[in-house]
Amino acid sequence: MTQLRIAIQTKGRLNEDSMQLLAEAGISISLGKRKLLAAAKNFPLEVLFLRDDDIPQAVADQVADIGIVGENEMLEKKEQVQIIKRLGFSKCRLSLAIPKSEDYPGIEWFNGKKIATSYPVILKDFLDKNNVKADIHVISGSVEIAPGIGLADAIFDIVSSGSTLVSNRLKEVEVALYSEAVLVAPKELSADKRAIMDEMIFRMESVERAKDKKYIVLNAPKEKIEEIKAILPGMKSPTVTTLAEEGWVSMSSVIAEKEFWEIIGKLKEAGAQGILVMPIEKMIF
Ligand SMILES: Nc1ncnc2c1ncn2[C@@H]1O[C@H](COP(=O)(O)OP(=O)(O)OP(=O)(O)O)[C@@H](O)[C@H]1O
Ligand SMILES: O=P(O)(O)OC[C@H]1O[C@H](OP(=O)(O)OP(=O)(O)O)[C@H](O)[C@@H]1O
Ligand SMILES: [Mg+2]
Repeated sequence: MTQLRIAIQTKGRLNEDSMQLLAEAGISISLGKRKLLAAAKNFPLEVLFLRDDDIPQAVADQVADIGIVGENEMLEKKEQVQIIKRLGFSKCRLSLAIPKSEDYPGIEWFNGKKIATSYPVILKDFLDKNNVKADIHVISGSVEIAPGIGLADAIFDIVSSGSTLVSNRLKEVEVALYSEAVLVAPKELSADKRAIMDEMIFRMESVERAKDKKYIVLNAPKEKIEEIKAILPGMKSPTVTTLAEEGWVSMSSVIAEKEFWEIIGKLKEAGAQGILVMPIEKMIF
């Protein structure tokens, strides 16, 4: 039987969220110690654990069929892979930063400067686009200390909260890229493997859709049905059932988390009582 092989980061920032995504899709993987390849028990999927830097090439070379990787790493490697789905975690940006004490007139500041980075390809594209000629110095880690030890004038690296920059007395002056974890696949994937991937994505999206939604149940006087219906947007229209108590109904619907407090206020005003709000695990249309 056909199996789909997905490449996931062995350890690091992407690993936990990637594994959680599979778990939420009901795919359980038995993890042996130092196992580099693990099969799912209840889904035609194999997980290949790799360093994030190696994932774009593994997918392009069909060592893995699909992969989960930071968009920044995907763009840096310039491999023949495409984004199938943006995953919404490991959000960060790739930015240029300079010593805090420097005045910054604009991007021309970087002309003739030495910039330390682990992302030379993305940096070169960005500098070319902005007509800046600088010296790119590639280092594989601890990029932020480069200016402090006299290795470079500036850096180009991942920024999230900005605290690493602050503790190295640097300031962010240009953002070249906003990145997040992405699901990647080669341009061509066989029909049976694509079907497995689509089923996995369908499950992930059912969970994702439910995340910012709540299920709401309430009691209301019969004559208020229309008024309350107008407040509850629902998936299609709210469900209305008759209660044993004469003149009362129970209504249920789905609401967005962000509209929650506003809606609750309006429902109370309209005469709703016994309001229950519950989390939703999955939503399938
Ligand atoms: N501080 C951060 N906040 C959010 N996302 C981040 C942050 N740092 C890195 N990322 C994202 O997570 C990805 C993996 O980061 P991580 O630090 O685990 O990589 P790594 O050290 O290169 O790991 P590996 O050993 O697999 O090569 C990055 O490519 C980036 O997309
Ligand atoms: O803006 P911040 O929230 O400080 O995050 C940015 C830092 O996070 C990453 O490093 P990480 O912490 O993963 O350590 P690493 O150098 O071992 O990858 C990245 O390389 C930056 O140094
Ligand atoms: Mg890496």
